[in-house]
Formats: sequence, structure tokens, C-alpha cells
Amino acid sequence: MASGEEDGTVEEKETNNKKRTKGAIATAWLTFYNIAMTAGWLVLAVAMVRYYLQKGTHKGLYRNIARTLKFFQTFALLEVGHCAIGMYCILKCYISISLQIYKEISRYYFWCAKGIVRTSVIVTGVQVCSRIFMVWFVTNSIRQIQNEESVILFVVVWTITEITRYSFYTFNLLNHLPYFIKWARYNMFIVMYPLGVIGELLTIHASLPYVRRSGMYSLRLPNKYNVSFDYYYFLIIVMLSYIPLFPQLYFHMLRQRRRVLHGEIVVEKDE
Ligand SMILES: CCCCCCCCCCCCC[C@@H](O)CC(=O)SCCNC(=O)CCNC(=O)[C@H](O)C(C)(C)COP(=O)(O)OP(=O)(O)OC[C@H]1O[C@@H](n2cnc3c(N)ncnc32)[C@H](O)[C@@H]1OP(=O)(O)O
Repeated sequence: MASGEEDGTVEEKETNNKKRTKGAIATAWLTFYNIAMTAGWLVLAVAMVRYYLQKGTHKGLYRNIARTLKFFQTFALLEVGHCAIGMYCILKCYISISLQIYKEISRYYFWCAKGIVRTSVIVTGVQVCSRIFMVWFVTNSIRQIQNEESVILFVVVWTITEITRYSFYTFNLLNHLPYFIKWARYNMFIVMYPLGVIGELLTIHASLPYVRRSGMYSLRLPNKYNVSFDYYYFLIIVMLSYIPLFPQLYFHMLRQRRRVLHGEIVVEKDE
């Protein structure tokens, strides 16, 4: 069932509104990007299932999938760019207005109006950066923790979430969104988000003794820069920062859920 069929006119209005505001180049790029990301996370899922069926254990699984995971999770940095392009254009538009450069104004106004995605740079930035940090600076850097169950927990949870999320965006852009994908996108996170956070926090916690012993990524005094940095305490601060930051991401998703599934839709003024 296509989503546009079930909520009647309000949703149709939204779809039409979206069609008008997203440019052809942006739509083509996002479609390519979302298909590539869905495929990437699907490859990861298949690799994990195959590994587990063949070996009968999760030990060694992370090493087996590490390269693909690092590639696709790092590729997600582009999402911050998707949100930031709109902000860049708005800034350039203001500068052009203040300098009264009319040609520039119309060019940047055009791109602002066609903004790539309507998402907050901060929300996306926190989400993507925390994941990249987990992959590169925790799991990939500390071999001793790679066989922890908590690593498998967050990798499995991310994989399920991302297959759902990117296929949601793809079908949505193609205007053929099956209801169960929309439902899954805006319901699964209720359980998946806390599970992912538990996996991530347990993994950072497991890494602490190794970080303390090895002194990795730390800078002790005296040194020529005259600064000290202790990665062990930095990791503790990262763990604590989940307390204020995670609820904001979670409530953001709950708001998106209400908007998309329960019709709390903000129809733009020109409607
Ligand atoms: C350096 C040290 C760092 C230390 C950091 C400290 C840690 C802080 C705590 C962080 C905790 C994170 C934990 C996390 O990693 C755990 C997990 O992820 S577990 C798995 C469960 N996770 C989820 O379910 C993820 C949910 N989150 C997200 O989906 C995104 O990350 C989020 C940015 C929150 C999504 O929000 P968004 O606002 O984008 O929601 P929508 O999907 O509804 O999209 C809004 C509109 O934008 C359009 N859009 C967005 N992206 C695309 C795209 N790629 N292609 C096409 N369209 C896109 C979307 O269609 C919506 O459009 P419209 O409004 O027109 O409908």
C-alpha cells in the first residue's frame, strides 16, 4: 500500500509540496545515495548472517565485517553535508542581500528553496559523528574489545535500523512507499535506539581498562606543546555526554513519528 493512499488529502498535499520543493538533481543524487547505502548495509547483514551460520560464534565477526562497516558508516558523513548545503546557501543569500548582489541572491535563493533535506545539521551531526567515533576511535582502535557481545549488539542494531531507514528514504523519493517500511522506520527506533545506546556504552566501558593501561591517544606532560590529554577521561566524558544528548535525539524521533504516522503535519504557508 502506498502511503499517499491512506491518509487522504493532508498527506497528498505534503507529497505534492515535497515534489515542488526538491530539485531534480537533488532527488537523483539522494536516490543514488540511499540505494547505495541500503545496498551497503544489506551486504553487511548478509555477511554477518553467513559468518554466524558458518562459524557458529560471534567471535571474529567484527573483524570479518570491519572494512564494510567503516566504509558505509563513514560515507554517512555526507548526510551532514546534505543538511549543511541549505544552511550554506541561506548564509550566502544573506551576504548577497547585504551586498545587494541581485544575481547572486536569485542563485542562492533558488538553492535554498530546493534544499536537499529538511533535517537539522546538529541532530544529524551528533548522530553521525558519535557513530564514526564508535567505529574508528573505539572498536577499530582497541582490538581486545572487538569480540565483546556489546559490539555485536550495536552493529546488529545499526544494521537493521539503517536498512529500514535508507529503504524508507529511497521508496519515499520514488513515491512508492510501502506502509510497512514507513511503519518500521517510525516504530522500530523506540526499541532499537536504547538497545544501540546500551551496546555502545557497554563497548566504551569495556575499552576503559585497555585505554588506561596503554595510554593510547593520550598526551602526557612534559611535551613540546605543553598540553596534556587523557583519552581515558575523554571516554568517560563521552559516556556521560549520552545523558543530555541521547534524549534529544530520541525525542526528535518521537516528534517525527507523531508528524509522519499520526498526521501532525506542518503544511507550509503557501498551501
Ligand atoms: C566526538 C565524540 C562524539 C561524542 C558523541 C556523544 C554521544 C551522543 C549520544 C548519541 C547517541 C547516538 C546513539 C546511536 O548511535 C544509537 C543508534 O543509532 S541505535 C539504532 C537506532 N537508531 C535510530 O533509529 C536512528 C534514528 N535516528 C535517525 O534516523 C537520524 O539519525 C536522525 C538524524 C535522528 C533522523 O532524523 P531526521 O530529522 O532526518 O528524520 P527523518 O528521517 O524523518 O527525515 C526528515 C526529513 O529529511 C528527509 N531526509 C533525511 N535524510 C534523507 C535522505 N538521506 N534522503 C532523502 N530524504 C532524507 C526525510 O525524508 C524527511 O523529509 P520530509 O520532512 O520532507 O518528510
